[in-house]
Amino acid sequence: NQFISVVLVGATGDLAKKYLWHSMFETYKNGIENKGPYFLFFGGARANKTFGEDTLMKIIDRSVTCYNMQCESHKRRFITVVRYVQLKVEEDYENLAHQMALDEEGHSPDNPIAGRIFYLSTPPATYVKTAQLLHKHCRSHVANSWIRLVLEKPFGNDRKTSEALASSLEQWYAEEEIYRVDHYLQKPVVKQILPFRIKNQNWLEPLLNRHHVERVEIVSKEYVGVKGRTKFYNNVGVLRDMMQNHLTELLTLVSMELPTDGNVDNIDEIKEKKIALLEQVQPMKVKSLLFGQYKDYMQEAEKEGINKSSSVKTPTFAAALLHIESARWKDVPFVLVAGKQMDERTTYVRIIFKNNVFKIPPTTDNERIQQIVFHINYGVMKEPCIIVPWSLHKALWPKDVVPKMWSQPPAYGSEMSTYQTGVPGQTTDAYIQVVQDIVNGKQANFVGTRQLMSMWDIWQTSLNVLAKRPKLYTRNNTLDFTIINKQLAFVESEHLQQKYVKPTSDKPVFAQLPKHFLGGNLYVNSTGALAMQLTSSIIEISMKLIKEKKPFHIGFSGGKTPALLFRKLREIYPLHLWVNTHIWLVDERCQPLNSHRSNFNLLFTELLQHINIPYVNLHPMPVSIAGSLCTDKDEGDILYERQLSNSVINGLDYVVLGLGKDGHVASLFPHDKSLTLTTPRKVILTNAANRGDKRMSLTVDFLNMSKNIALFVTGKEKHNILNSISSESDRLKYPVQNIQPNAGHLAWFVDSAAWLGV
Ligand SMILES: O=C1O[C@H](COP(=O)(O)O)[C@@H](O)[C@H](O)[C@H]1O
Repeated sequence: NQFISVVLVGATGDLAKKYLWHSMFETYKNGIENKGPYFLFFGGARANKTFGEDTLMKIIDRSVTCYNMQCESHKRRFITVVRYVQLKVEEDYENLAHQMALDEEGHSPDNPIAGRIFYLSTPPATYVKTAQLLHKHCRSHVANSWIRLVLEKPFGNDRKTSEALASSLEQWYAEEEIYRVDHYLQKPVVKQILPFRIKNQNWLEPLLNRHHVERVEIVSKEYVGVKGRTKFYNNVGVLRDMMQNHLTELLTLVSMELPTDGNVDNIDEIKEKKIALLEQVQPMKVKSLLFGQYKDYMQEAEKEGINKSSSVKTPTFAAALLHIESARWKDVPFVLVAGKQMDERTTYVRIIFKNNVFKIPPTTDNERIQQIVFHINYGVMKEPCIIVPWSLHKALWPKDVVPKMWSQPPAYGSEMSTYQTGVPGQTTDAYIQVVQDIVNGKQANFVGTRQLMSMWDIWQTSLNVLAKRPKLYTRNNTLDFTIINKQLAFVESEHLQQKYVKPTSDKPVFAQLPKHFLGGNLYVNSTGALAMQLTSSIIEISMKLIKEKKPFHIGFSGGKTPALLFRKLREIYPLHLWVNTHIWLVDERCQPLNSHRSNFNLLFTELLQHINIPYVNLHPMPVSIAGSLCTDKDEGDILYERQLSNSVINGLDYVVLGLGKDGHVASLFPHDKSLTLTTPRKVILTNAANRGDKRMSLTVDFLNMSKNIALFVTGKEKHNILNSISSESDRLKYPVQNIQPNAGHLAWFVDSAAWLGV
């Protein structure tokens, strides 16, 4: 039955509000539920007792959220073990010591205090003084009780100040008493990197080296900016905020040597091996770094009282290329990326293997990327997980990781069915884990002094050498970069045309694709993976509707592109869905339906004849009536319009469109009068310019009523038109630019050949 006192200095600050009180409560609750350890909490801040106490109680009330009665009752008890203490001058620390002794005695007379935790969540400039006063007055006099001094980063601003802070602390605290927090080390997937490597070492260790690894990507992109925190951020920038600590830790975990006995609890050896690895990382070269600043940063900083001259060079994005000078890793690029206000939120470590890594017998799918991904946060996966392609090797999961199957669109370049994935059992958030590890004395999950110094050694030279203004960026304008001669360079681009420079050597391009294109989401992938992605998207929407007992109405356009999609659909679309699916045509050639030029014919050959769909669910366009093809007197367009009006009141649920090389969409051609219709129509007859044939087509107005529109664009020959429509706006010249759903979703599915033009 251990009994512990926690002093939280900075108890009313941001971190305390956001994470610490909630984590303290969870730790307290754990203690109650497991019959120990028990806690007393002393929340310290500069305000006087009356004001401070009131503020603290309000903060705790807001930070600790409960969803059941039992938790509410724990919360009421928790408040009784929290005291507010003013901590402003030395005398306050003497009072604190006195109060702690009294309370500890009163709370647990038969059970002396096991230890005291001093958690500093204050501006780093106050660390030395606070640590000194806590040492001087607040160490417990109970025999064998311990002290843990907890610090939040930044631990200094560079090697020198960090060393100075460490030497000050050393005067009063032993190394094993200091807990420097890096909350990334407590993230569920991060905690499993070493256990995973150990568990799979027989097959994995022989692959983790320069002969087999093409590159390692360590990426943390955040959607948020730093508004409200620019004062802090302006001093640190992205290098100190993310790279020197979190991302360097991740690099260490994937590349260090394993403990010789394969024991993940062999803390001392792990510490030494981490330091040994860090000492082999080459100091950062300025030319191996790229910086960006999001466009509104300076304005935000100015509003928060920072003058322009000091914010002009603060990087909010950086990409860094690191090398490890060891026999194992020599010349393998480790690419680290971190940024604020990016196009998505995601954190991962991705080890990409060279083409020489195969399962035996080798896979026949040459598009498959051989990789291992430690997916840490958010992004393309719904949960943090470890990803290993089946084609690489069978993965063994450490004891706290469970295998999981996913039904979701492809991720990291492949369909989910090609991967094995393992999800960590730990679901507690990082800060709860931080507090629990402090309580349990798991110091290995914190940053030791020697390790810290080696981390500064890597970044030191690059910290203050921002000669140029960082490249300005917005969420939508990408920061693609490439490696040239062991250096990083932005791939400069104004338009799509220049966006992807084909690498001159075989060096990889690290492209951060834009997420949006012409008002819709953008997905770029290899043709096969893209068709799969589109199929998954169709299945998802149809399942949703069918679960709600509604029919699913989908429209397909013609041309050759959809054939691939039809094949995927017939292979993958679950049988039961077809019964409730209605298939419409977006456009049709005025040809007999059995002509090889008929869109319906292609649909029939590639899809309909292979599936079990009721005849009444098929809606070909009436282009051939009693042998005549789209004559005015046939009124086929009016007939189809009537059919649509009877069945599809608020627009189609899903429409798959193609893009013509001239910018046409459906059978709406450049400068066609149908683009400027004044009367509302759903279906019209058009002329295919320069082709001399007549068509029937849904109108822009009706297409835009659809709830989901996918533009499926494949092939190198579509590259130029993608360029043109992204750089010039002319709705008559480029009919596709009229496709902007009124209230639905638009998505562009573009294959790499069309996107890159190669
Ligand atoms: O330490 C920091 O990390 C967060 C990102 O952490 P995450 O757990 O949300 O990935 C970052 O926003 C912050 O600027 C930095 O100081």
